[in-house]
Amino acid sequence: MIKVTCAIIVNAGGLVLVAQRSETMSLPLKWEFPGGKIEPGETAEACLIREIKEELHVDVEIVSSLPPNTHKYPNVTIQLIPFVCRITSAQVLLKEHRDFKWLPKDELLALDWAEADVPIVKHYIET
Ligand SMILES: Nc1nc2c([nH]c(=O)n2[C@H]2C[C@H](O)[C@@H](COP(=O)(O)OP(=O)(O)OP(=O)(O)O)O2)c(=O)[nH]1
Repeated sequence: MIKVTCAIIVNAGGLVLVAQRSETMSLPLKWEFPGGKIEPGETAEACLIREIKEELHVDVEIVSSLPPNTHKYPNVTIQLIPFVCRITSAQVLLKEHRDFKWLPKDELLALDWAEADVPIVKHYIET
């Protein structure tokens, strides 16, 4: 099983950053919370900070964690570990993703999510 962290980044206005995977990534064009695979010897928190810097060129501060979701894709099983974060630098610069949006909570579920994210989105909306 592959452990993957992801960030539910919330701005000062309460909007949530969502990112669309590119055509060349696995799960092409699906929406997700940015993040990535935990490297050997790395904590989930350190992985998250590193991945967000690599993918979006921004710094985040972890606010809280949500329950992980384990999901079986046909070729791989992942454990997706979500953290709610605050953004501490201004400008998002996409390094890997095709697109991103800041959305209010009540518009999140309408996106075409990576399957592993759906329970996490639902849980976040309820909190
Ligand atoms: N970062 C991230 N990955 C997710 C989410 N939901 C979800 O199913 N995934 C999957 C996609 C990938 O299989 C894996 C994360 O790997 P990654 O973000 O490092 O992506 P990657 O392009 O390196 O993955 P891969 O093509 O090498 O399989 O978890 C999510 O919300 N955020």
